[in-house]
Amino acid sequence: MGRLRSSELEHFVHLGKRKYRRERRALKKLFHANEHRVEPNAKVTDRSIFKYWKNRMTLFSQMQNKDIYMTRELWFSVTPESVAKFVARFIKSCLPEAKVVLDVYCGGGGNTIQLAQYFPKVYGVDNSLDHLYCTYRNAQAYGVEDRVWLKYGDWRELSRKRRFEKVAVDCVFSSPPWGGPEYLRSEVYDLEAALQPQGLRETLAGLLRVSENVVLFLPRNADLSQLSQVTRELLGEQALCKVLYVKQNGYMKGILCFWGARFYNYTRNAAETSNAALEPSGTAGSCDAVPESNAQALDYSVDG
Ligand SMILES: C[S@@+](CC[C@H](N)C(=O)[O-])C[C@H]1O[C@@H](n2cnc3c(N)ncnc32)[C@H](O)[C@@H]1O
Repeated sequence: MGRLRSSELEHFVHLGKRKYRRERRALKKLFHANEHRVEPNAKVTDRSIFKYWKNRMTLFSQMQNKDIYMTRELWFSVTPESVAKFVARFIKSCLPEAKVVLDVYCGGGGNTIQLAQYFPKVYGVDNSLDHLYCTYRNAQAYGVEDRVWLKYGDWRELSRKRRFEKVAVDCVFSSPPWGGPEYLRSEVYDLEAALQPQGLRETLAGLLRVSENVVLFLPRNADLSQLSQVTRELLGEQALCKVLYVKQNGYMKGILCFWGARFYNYTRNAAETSNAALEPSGTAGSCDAVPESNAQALDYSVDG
């Protein structure tokens, strides 16, 4: 049980306003009932999430020591901590002076929390109040809640209304819904037809309006030719997209796609040096460049 304090409500951008009365009431209820708290040692009864629950420590390493909050959907969709840490550190290596990062579709805060370890201000956006609440609670577990600002709403609407375009965002990260565990059913993942809630072109165009530095976390079987084509269409014939294949314990978790000159100009040595400087027990692993037209692919392993 716990009350939503006004200092906490402040971190839910605009929810203090009159027009969000209903949402504020719902949020207060979630805090009061301590909703969605995971009992780490109580075995889950829902068989469909058992495989994710078994690996719960890879999602949030604080699962045993601190209160972590999850919805059923989040068990399938939270970015594993080592991958989230890797991407946050990679962005930090390439954009060391960045101050403000936006996490579109922030879910349960897997990425938001790791970004907040390296950047002073991280905005998270999600259209699920329950997920925003989980992000905030999980950020508290990691002691970074003061750096996290959460905006409730449908990203398509916020993007159409150009809500974040006046904020000086240095980098946008986004892990959009892949459409459930079925994403691996087809050999090649169609980034226009399957990506939710918008296809790649619309997603990328919207994110590029907020910042020239964009990072997308996409399925490992994503169609690279679509990435190449959309990159050219939106940024010109010579534009590049850097793609990192990210493995965790030998298992390919997905691809990280980067747009922005600072990301292309990254060199392995520079990143490893700055990563090492950031945190000695590194997650960075082997890296082999396989340049392709408009999509430069690199292979990365993360431990954990
Ligand atoms: C793959 S999860 C993100 C996981 C997150 N990176 C993490 O590590 O916890 C995708 C999220 O997108 C949110 N979402 C789906 N459609 C949305 C929309 N139209 N606008 C905003 N958020 C949306 C879902 O509620 C879900 O939390």
